[in-house]
Amino acid sequence: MNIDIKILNPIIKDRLPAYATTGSAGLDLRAAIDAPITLEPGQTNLIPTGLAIHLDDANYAALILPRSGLGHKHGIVLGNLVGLIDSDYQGELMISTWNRGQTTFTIEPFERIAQLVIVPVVQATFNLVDDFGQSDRGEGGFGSTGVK
Ligand SMILES: O=c1ccn([C@H]2C[C@H](O)[C@@H](COP(=O)(O)OP(=O)(O)OP(=O)(O)O)O2)c(=O)[nH]1
Ligand SMILES: [Mg+2]
Repeated sequence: MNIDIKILNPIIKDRLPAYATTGSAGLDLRAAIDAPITLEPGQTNLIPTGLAIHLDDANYAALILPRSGLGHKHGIVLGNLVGLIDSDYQGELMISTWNRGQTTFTIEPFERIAQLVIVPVVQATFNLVDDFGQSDRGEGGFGSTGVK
């Protein structure tokens, strides 16, 4: 899939998102900042990527996800847990960076702080009914099938 991308901040022009390996699902997103940003424990900061994409097809979306190394080792995850990029969004890709850990973390300029995954989307319509056809599960949920 070929996606239109715009460079909004020239400092990022030589570091466009790229797949780290041939099998990667995520494109690493870098912090388009010109000085380090310190995140105290519990603090959230909206970090710009300097980039905009236009998916331009309602059958696709992009998800911003944490990087496992940063999230697991340093507690650096996303303030919105997952970022959803609509196919008609043309603004800057922003990363809500949350230090959920116990120690101060410094984001360096151009650091890869999150990853972007392009996913297929189904836009649903609704068929209003009074009753559903019976299913195996019915209304059971939230542990109804047990743990063992
Ligand atoms: O981590 C994120 C999440 C969202 N967005 C952008 C792209 C997305 O298409 C737009 C709106 O996001 P969302 O629909 O999740 O936010 P909202 O709070 O519902 O805002 P809106 O009323 O603009 O839809 O913001 C980002 O840049 N980064
Ligand atoms: Mg929305």
